[in-house]
Amino acid sequence: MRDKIRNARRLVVKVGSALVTNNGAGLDKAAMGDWARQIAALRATGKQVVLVSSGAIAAGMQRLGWQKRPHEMHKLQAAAAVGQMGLVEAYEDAFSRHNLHTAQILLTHDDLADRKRYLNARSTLTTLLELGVVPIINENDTIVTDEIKFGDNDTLGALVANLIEADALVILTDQQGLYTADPRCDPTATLVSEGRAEDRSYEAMAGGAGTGISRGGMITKIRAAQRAARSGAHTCIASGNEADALIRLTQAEPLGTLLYATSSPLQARKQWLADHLQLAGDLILDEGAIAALRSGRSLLPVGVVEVGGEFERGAAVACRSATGDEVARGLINYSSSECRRIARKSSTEIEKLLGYIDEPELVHRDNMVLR
Ligand SMILES: Nc1ncnc2c1ncn2[C@@H]1O[C@H](COP(=O)(O)OP(=O)(O)O)[C@@H](O)[C@H]1O
Ligand SMILES: N[C@@H](CCC(=O)OP(=O)(O)O)C(=O)O
Repeated sequence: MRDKIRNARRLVVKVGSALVTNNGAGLDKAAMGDWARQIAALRATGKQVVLVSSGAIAAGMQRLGWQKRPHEMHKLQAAAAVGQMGLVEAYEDAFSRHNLHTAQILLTHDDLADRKRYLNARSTLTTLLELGVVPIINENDTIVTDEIKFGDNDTLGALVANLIEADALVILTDQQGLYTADPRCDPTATLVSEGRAEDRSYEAMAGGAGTGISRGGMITKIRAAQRAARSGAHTCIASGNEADALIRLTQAEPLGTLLYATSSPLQARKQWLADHLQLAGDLILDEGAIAALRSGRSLLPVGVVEVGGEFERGAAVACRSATGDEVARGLINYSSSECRRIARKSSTEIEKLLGYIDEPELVHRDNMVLR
């Protein structure tokens, strides 16, 4: 089972507030430097890693000399703004020692709920990964309000795993993994080694946050594993204090708790596409394009003869034959007006016609299901 983590090519690593700030005592730069070293080692073996790091509010509180986490939203937001500076500065310094560039990405729930912004966030993140950069993500605490915030970074980590179709989500925390009960309250609790992410019985074992600094606790980690599994990502919950935890996990060592997904990322995605799409438009294809799709290729603009409906980038569209039969459906990379301008044209002309190019395909095969 642990091969699942060894074989993961793209990983999201989440580190929680308690770890990053040494239980609120200020940024633990030694620990941050150690994760950076391990992530650099992973990169050197060809793995792509996105880091989701908490700690802005805790670091800001420390910089401002506050002992207790305030309740007022504006104070929390102010602390996050102060602390995020220190957080990314420390990571930049740590990764630069391994000749790695970092990029700060602050996300809100809105960014991932809106299809267009979701796709844009996805292409930026995958571009950064291809450039060898380590993206460092946190919630945009400074601008979110109560109703729209993720609230804990476990959920954010899972959403990022869904967003970039990661193979694994590694949640580093201050416990060895999931125990049969909160080990702070029940000393007889034992570590769960592995199980199906979808197994609902784990929810009953998990309690709330361990410290005043953290938000989520174990329950948000279990729900994050369920959510990550929906896009086929396996989740590992392990201790960030364990020496070389990241390296050892990717060598298939049975550290912490593995909550594995039961379908592959592509199967999961295609299932979602098949079940959940509300079609926003139609593309009429020529015979050549229909044959290309049926042999498993992406749809290029050259094979589209007509565009029906009004839609935005990221919308779901049906690909049809001239007689109206649905051949496939998928998520489109250009809006309807852009599609009309590039239909029947070669992909090499997209940039000239639109003034920019997002992708050479209209619908990528990974975002398409045949009917
Ligand atoms: N069944 C459980 N197994 C392990 N830890 C649990 C469990 N239930 C609750 N917890 C608590 O969850 C805490 C980890 O979550 P949290 O405090 O939110 O940390 P983080 O900042 O890493 O997200 C642990 O310190 C522990 O007290
Ligand atoms: N975005 C917040 C993190 C929220 C939080 O505490 O999350 P977690 O450590 O996962 O319980 C921050 O940077 O302070």
